[in-house]
Amino acid sequence: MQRIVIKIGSSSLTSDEGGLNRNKVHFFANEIASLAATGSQVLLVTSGAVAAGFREIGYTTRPKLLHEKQAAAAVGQALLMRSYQEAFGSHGLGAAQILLTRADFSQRQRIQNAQMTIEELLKQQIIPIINENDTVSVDELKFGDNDTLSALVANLVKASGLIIITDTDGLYTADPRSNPEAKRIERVTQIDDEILAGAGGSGSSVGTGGMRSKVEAARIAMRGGVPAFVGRVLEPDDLLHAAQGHGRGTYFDTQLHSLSTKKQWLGFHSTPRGKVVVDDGAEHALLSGGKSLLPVGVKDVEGDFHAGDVIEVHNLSGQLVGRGVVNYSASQIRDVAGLNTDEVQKQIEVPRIEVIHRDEWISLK
Ligand SMILES: Nc1ncnc2c1ncn2[C@@H]1O[C@H](COP(=O)(O)OP(=O)(O)O)[C@@H](O)[C@H]1O
Ligand SMILES: N[C@@H](CCC(=O)OP(=O)(O)O)C(=O)O
Repeated sequence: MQRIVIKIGSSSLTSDEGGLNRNKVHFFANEIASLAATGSQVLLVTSGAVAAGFREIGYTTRPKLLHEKQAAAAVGQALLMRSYQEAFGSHGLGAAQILLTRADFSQRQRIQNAQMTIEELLKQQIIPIINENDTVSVDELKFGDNDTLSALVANLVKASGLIIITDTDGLYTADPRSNPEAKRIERVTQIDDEILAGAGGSGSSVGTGGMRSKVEAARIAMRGGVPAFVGRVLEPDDLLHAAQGHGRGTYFDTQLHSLSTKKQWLGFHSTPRGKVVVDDGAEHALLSGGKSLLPVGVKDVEGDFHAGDVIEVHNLSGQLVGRGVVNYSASQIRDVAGLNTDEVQKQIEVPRIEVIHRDEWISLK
């Protein structure tokens, strides 16, 4: 059975002047009901609370200050849910509200509870409708846009696909609103610097992340073994077509398998306490050889971390290679960086010779 996470952005549900477009909510509910009727389990990540609520409060444009956005979201989230429940109800489908924060993902018990709730809702054929819990999110820790949230949810529930619905028919080589020469990209197998450089900010005054955050989200999903689609759902059956592989947008393929909860935590929710820089050989061993990181490949150490902390690994060009749980303190690595295993063992005593063991490692390049 397919399990699909669908993300709908503010610009698809509301207008620049704010307020929820109920016709659009009904349209998406129809599309999702058709997809559910094919036997797919569907989870919905929806934005639109701030955009739906700000006019009700009396703000003339989308607020910029955090507490104003939070107030607008508190009003708008209720309107959003009422509209979805009514729309899904007309298809005989239940809908449930789940509000999450970034901090929830980093605490194992909280996210396990969310996961169990979602599983039970799906078992009962109720559509989980997920948004960021804007009331309690602090600025530095906000997902901000829901693209990232949708990718993290897709990884969490080990979805078979992530569909990010937006107001353009996919990723272009540059922002199509400002660059008429921009070409649409049908399929992406690897997100490189060129693709990221062309993906710009939001084109509307209600959307937040723009194409850049969608590409970043696709990267998180791909890393978690979930293929993604970014594109338009405007006409009836567009969503079905997107799920079937011939939608109006860009597909992001992945060959990777789904990630264990431990590796998801390590890669996307842990807080790195420092970093080491490694040479080309060590980078290759970590990325392609499925090997552990040994002291001999370490060129530099930054920060003051302890054994058991999570650290980042960078290459000689300064790019992030991945993250892992370190078996040495920062000062121990400084003492043995560049030494081979025999020399290390003569110099210090550590329970494990690997700086980072492959079981405690995730590649992020
Ligand atoms: N390379 C690109 N390809 C396509 N769209 C792009 C690109 N760069 C920037 N954009 C802009 O990103 C917008 C979609 O993001 P956003 O406004 O945040 O929508 P949403 O509310 O659906 O999240 C598009 O309307 C487009 O103007
Ligand atoms: N949690 C916020 C999401 C913010 C937002 O606008 O996101 P998006 O439209 O996905 O770029 C809301 O519901 O308004």
